[in-house]
Parts: sequence; structure tokens; C-alpha cells
Amino acid sequence: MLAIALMGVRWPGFGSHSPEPLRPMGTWPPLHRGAGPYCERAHLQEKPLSSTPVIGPVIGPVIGPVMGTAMDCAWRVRRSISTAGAGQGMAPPMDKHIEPELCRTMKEVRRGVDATDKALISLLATRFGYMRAAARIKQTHEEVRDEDRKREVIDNAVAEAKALGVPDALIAQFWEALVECSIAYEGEEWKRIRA
Ligand SMILES: O=C(O)C(=O)C[C@]1(C(=O)O)C=C[C@@H](O)C=C1
Repeated sequence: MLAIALMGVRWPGFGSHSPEPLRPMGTWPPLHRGAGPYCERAHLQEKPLSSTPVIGPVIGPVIGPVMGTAMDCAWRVRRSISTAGAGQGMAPPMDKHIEPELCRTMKEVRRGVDATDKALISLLATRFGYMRAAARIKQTHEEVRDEDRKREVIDNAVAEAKALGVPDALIAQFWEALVECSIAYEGEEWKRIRA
């Protein structure tokens, strides 16, 4: 048994479901920008406990399958959390979630969607704050709608979507609606401040 342990046999079940091979730090290929702020540093994670060589063969066969699942899940959540918002100053912290490519159940997917939506709302709250600022700064109500700037904002979003590999036609539609909502909000705000 000791000989097997010293040979580095892995703890059965621990991390055995991991869909990606673990690589030593620094050996991962550069991530496509589409990986986004929440996985930018994912490849810097240390190895999970699945690599523990000594105790594995002794008690692993007994508690491995149960603990393995729990540890694997915990590792995937931790891996996501520890990378949330990495390197993106404006990215809000995200609730516990598992990165999309690591999800295996709809429960995990929906938890990720809910966490993402919450972060998006936080960013939208910031954006609408800038609309209130614009409403305060613009001297006339006619200035609220600026078609040139609207075009520029949508073009920026489309360019970013292309860079991230997101369907840019959908993003263009999305931003059209977003800027129109922003104009409506800013217009109401402009009037409210001066009423
Ligand atoms: O840049 C502005 O002037 C804004 O008020 C912001 C904003 C936007 O949503 O980004 C809103 C209204 C304008 O038509 C253009 C852009």
C-alpha cells in the first residue's frame, strides 16, 4: 500500500470529474478575450486536493466517491469565485457560481445566470447613474438625444462583442434598446431635476 502511495496514486473520486486536465501554473495557452473577466485568472489555480498522493489509496475507496463529488464541486465553485472580476476594474463581484464551461447541471447553469444577471444589474445601475449625471449637466432638453454619440456607443459595443466572440448583431439590437431606454430615462430625469 505504501509503495502504491509513494508512487503517487491519486485519491479516487477527488476531482475525477474535472472536464479539463490540470496544468502546472504558467503552461496554459493565453485565453481568448471571450473568456471574459470571470475566468481571466482561472488558469492560475493551484491543483485541487485530487493530487494528494499519500492518504488517497488508504481511505479513498471508502469516502472517495462521496467526498470526491463534494470536493470537485467546491473546487469548481472556488475556481470561479477566486477569478470573479479579475483584472476588470468595473466588474462587480459575483455571487457563488461555476464557470459556464465547467457546469454539468441546469441548477449550476441557473445559479450562474442569476449571479451574472445580478452583476449586470449592478453595472446597469452605474450606467444609469451616468444618465442622471448627463441630465444634470446638459443645459437643454434637446441635448438629451445625441444621435452621433448613440451611433458611437453602439459601434463600440459591437466592436467589443466581436472581440469577445459574442453575436454582434444581437448586441447591436440590445444596445439600440439600452440607449433608447437611457435616453428616455435621461429625458425624464432632466425634467424632474428642473421641475
Ligand atoms: O453621451 C450622452 O450624451 C448620453 O447622454 C449617454 C447616451 C447613452 O446612453 O450612452 C444617452 C443619450 C444620448 O443620445 C447618447 C448617449
